[in-house]
Amino acid sequence: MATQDELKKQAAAQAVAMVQPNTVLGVGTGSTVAFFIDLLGQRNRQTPLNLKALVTTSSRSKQQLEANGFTVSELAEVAQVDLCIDGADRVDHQLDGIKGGGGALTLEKNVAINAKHNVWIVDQSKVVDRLGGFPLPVEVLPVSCEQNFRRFDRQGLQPAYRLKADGSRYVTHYGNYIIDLHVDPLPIPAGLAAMLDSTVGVVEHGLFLGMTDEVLIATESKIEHWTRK
Ligand SMILES: O=C[C@H](O)[C@H](O)[C@H](O)COP(=O)(O)O
Repeated sequence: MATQDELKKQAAAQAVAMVQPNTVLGVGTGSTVAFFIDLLGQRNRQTPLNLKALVTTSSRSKQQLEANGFTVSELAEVAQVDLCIDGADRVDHQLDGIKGGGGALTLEKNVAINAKHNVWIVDQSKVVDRLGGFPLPVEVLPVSCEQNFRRFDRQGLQPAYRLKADGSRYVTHYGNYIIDLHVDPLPIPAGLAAMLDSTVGVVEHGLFLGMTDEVLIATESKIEHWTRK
């Protein structure tokens, strides 16, 4: 039986084959994407990819891309991203998902929204019938975090601050906190997303609805290839 890491690597390898020369590539964050970056580096060393530009969604991915010999641009420096490859924490059959387990949701959503084509790479454990089974991350400004925490609590969304190993609050790339909502399954994701989108002090949340075009799912027997209808 393949391990979860072997499945992640298989999905990543398939995505590497989708990268075309002379394009702008977006690269996400996470353990699945980490396999993608190393495999992309290998391919580039064998036959240079000649990418027009490459942008990414976290300092972790940036470091790994640079260690693989790539030059990383800022999103602001590119007009549009042709293809963005990212992981996901959960994905349902409508190709909606939860992201941000690694805390990179805000930049991930920014890159995804500016990409012509978004592809998620996941192993089979991420697929769900109803979105849930994973805490939903909400990035909040420190100035309004307590009020929002209490509001989420009143709404029954079971909030918890994301903490670091030392017990202090996790701080995002942008200096904000993450409140993880532990409600499962999520009550009407579109309604929840609309509520979060209109909440003052919420910077971004991990509900990615209608944003990805394809999902490559590594299962024991094959790579399933789901596309948005
Ligand atoms: O913030 C992190 C990202 O949304 C990741 O793409 C997501 O958490 C999946 O990560 P992994 O591939 O490690 O499961």
